[in-house]
Amino acid sequence: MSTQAHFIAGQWTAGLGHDIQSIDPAKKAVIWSAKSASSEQIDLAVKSARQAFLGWSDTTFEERLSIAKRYAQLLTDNKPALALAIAQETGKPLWETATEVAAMIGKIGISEKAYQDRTGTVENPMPVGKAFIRHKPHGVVAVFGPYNFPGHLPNGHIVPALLAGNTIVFKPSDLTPLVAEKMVQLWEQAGLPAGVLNLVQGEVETGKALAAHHDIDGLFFTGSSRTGKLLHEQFAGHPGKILALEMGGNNPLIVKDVKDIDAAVHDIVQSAFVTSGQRCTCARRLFIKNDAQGDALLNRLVEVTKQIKVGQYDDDEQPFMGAMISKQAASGMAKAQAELQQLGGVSLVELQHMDTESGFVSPGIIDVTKIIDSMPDEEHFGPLLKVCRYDDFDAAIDHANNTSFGLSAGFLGDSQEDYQHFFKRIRAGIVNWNRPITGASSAAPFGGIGDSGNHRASAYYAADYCAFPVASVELDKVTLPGTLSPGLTF
Ligand SMILES: NC(=O)C1=CN([C@@H]2O[C@H](COP(=O)(O)OP(=O)(O)OC[C@H]3O[C@@H](n4cnc5c(N)ncnc54)[C@H](O)[C@@H]3O)[C@@H](O)[C@H]2O)C=CC1
Ligand SMILES: O=C(O)CCC(=O)N[C@@H](CCC(=O)O)C(=O)O
Repeated sequence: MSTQAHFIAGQWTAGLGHDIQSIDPAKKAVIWSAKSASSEQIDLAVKSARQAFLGWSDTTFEERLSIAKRYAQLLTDNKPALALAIAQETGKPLWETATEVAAMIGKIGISEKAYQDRTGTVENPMPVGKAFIRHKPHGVVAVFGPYNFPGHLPNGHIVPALLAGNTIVFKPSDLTPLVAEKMVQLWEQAGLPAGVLNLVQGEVETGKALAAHHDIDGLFFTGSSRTGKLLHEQFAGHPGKILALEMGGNNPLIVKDVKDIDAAVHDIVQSAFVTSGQRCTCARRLFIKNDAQGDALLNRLVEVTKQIKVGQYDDDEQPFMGAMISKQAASGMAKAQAELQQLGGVSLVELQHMDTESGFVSPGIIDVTKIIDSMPDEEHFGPLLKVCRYDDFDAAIDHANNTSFGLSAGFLGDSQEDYQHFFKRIRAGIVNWNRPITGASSAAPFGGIGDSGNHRASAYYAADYCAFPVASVELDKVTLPGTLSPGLTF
């Protein structure tokens, strides 16, 4: 249990807002409770970040990096405890939360390289003097995190933002305050100066108050398109503030002419059901050719899906899927399935809310071929895969593109020509061939088009939105030019 839930100006402090708590969706137990930050505390957090900014941005990159490296070492030392906290708060199995912590550790080295590569200093000789390209931090930035990767995804904004010299006010998802608290404790132990990273906990109103604060220079957001769009509207008229939006998707996967059906089914399952379907990159719509091979593939997919093990995060024999984030999220998926059935979708494997007081759901597959033109273009953030049978490859690609989102997309098929055609036509920020569409690398840019993002890709390209470029022409003493402009006499 936590009462000192907020970290402001280097001090852990109790909230002055209302009661908030975090519930383990698998064991149905309250694992964290506190009071949210009041608007005065949010203001104090921004002020403390502002006060710390000059000192922090004056440090050298190497000084900032050495703190980040100590943090990476502390993540390594605390890996089992942090992996357990993520599992308790999200329901994700321990095998998966261990990979989340590993991704957090890997982020430091990758962000170091990305900082140098994308925002380092470039020096060019000129006939007189030298030209430089350098980068400066924005100032005070707010970081908003989602619940599905409560460590890795906010970490993916925080690490590059700190390395670039920004100071931060971090507002995690209200569903995962415990993980946020543990992360910030590790930064504190790593020796981050007071005020450089502040933590304010709370629900939507905390987010709204922080986003609306006049003295933030930017906001780095990972979460739903609905919230991202609200933030985008809120930032309208503030061209000077940097807004990076990493949002959801309605991601398509097309299968055509594969020899190894099991391998294709594996990539589909990994794309649709990992993390109980709670990844922004998860496949939501699967297009399968309307032929005998397509029938065989779909039958096998149904068979394998029915055998997917769903279970407790700490089961000795680890499940593939744990609980969803909350019982509300789980019942929301059952409701989404019922709505699709109502529209004419036919369940091939029915998603079940296994215990209505918990977040446990089994994976579902629904045939939406008959309603493909009329079903809503929505991200159903859970393990429900919509299948559409197609006769014509180009028509399948058109359907795949028929979404306002554009995050990830994949093609499973043995023909390189087909893949090249797919690649040319498909509109998404992540396009894979014969690989799952989840599990994107931190060493590549990560972002989407349309309602999936605002062209400020994260991961390797996060360095770009953490600093602004400064172009300089420099000469070490004032010198009269050799050739004067016409009409000037000296
Ligand atoms: N593109 C990407 O990199 C990723 C996107 N996501 C997306 O995130 C979503 C799931 O995460 P959630 O936590 O449900 O997202 P969410 O949008 O509900 O919440 C994200 C953050 O915004 C805050 N927030 C919510 N409403 C707000 C408002 N009106 N004003 C200010 N702040 C507000 C929340 O408290 C939280 O900290 C999915 O849509 C998923 O696709 C998740 C992971 C990666
Ligand atoms: O942000 C990074 O470092 C790389 C992107 C990443 O880790 N993507 C993961 C999780 C994204 C999500 O929450 O849905 C993935 O593609 O599986």
